[in-house]
Amino acid sequence: MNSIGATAQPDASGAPPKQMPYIPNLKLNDGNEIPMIGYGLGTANFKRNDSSFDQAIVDITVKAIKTGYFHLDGAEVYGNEEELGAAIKQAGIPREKLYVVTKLNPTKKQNTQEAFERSLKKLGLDYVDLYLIHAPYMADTPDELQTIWADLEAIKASGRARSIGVSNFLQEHLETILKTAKVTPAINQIEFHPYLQHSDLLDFHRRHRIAVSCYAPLTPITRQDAQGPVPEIWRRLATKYGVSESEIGLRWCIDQGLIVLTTSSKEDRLVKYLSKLPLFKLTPKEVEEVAEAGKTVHYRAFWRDKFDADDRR
Ligand SMILES: NC(=O)C1=CN([C@@H]2O[C@H](COP(=O)(O)OP(=O)(O)OC[C@H]3O[C@@H](n4cnc5c(N)ncnc54)[C@H](OP(=O)(O)O)[C@@H]3O)[C@@H](O)[C@H]2O)C=CC1
Ligand SMILES: O=CCc1c[nH]c2ccccc12
Repeated sequence: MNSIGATAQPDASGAPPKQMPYIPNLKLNDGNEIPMIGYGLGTANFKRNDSSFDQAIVDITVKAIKTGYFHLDGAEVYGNEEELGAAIKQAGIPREKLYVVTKLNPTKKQNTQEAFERSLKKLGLDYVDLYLIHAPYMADTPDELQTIWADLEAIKASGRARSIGVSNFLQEHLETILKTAKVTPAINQIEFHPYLQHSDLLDFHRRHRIAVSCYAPLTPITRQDAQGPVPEIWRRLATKYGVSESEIGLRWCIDQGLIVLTTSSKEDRLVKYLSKLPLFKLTPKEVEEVAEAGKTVHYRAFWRDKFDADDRR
């Protein structure tokens, strides 16, 4: 698979123009590669209790793919796998150039193999690049979580998911599945931004060579109630590098070796991310400055009902 496209649209084969700068893919612990920036279908474009096909989701996703977002982050619970599948077909980029992610629905008990088959069918694909357990809370006991992980291992062994991983796992959940795992998760997809840095969890990931995919990376500027010192630093760095604050926020994840997921309703923003992000890099001192300032505030945007207000894990 090619690295993510940069300052121009990909050519007809889906390959980014060779002379353009790009963000290299990240190599996972199973040898597969993942584009370090992904386009999420879970926030702006998920469907609430509405089963009718939504062409608007297809249209914006086709635009994102044609802009060069080849890493597409979906999930069964977002209710838009059919739209994602239609967008993949319509965009006309060869399947092997894309990196398609979906996740096991955390809100209902179901047979994992059957749920996975349904996802593949809705997506119109014969394999996904990454299949995730959406959240550990779907299991009532450690045994149950280990069983679900074994189901994912069987799916990987069948070749229908090239990589398998988890999402929203804390260290205790990872330790639970690692006790019986034959395959270490390739990725843990977690909320990650300056106001939620998860104390020791990143170290644990490094020790086990589990890559981190960051969702809600722009929280300091997208959430009214996430007040703190970070936007001012992002603004200063944005001026220094001639980019937007959002681009500083995304780069802050990438410059720590982390994959980053974002979305936008604005085509212009999506285009700029791909053209600007490969052109600059934060210094280690700047990464540290944002991290230190971020640690003075604690804010969680998702899955709040699972945590006490001051729980920073
Ligand atoms: N595994 C899980 O449990 C979860 C996974 N995810 C995944 O991660 C993806 C990304 O998460 P998301 O929270 O959307 O990511 P971001 O933190 O990147 O937020 C994206 C939003 O930021 C807005 N934005 C960008 N720049 C600015 C700015 N300067 N000022 C104000 N708003 C701005 C965009 O709005 P605009 O449209 O105006 O550009 C867009 O709606 C999801 O789509 C989903 O796929 C998300 C949550 C949970
Ligand atoms: O994955 C993101 C958070 C989330 C959890 N459940 C739902 C349902 C619909 C959209 C997003 C989410």
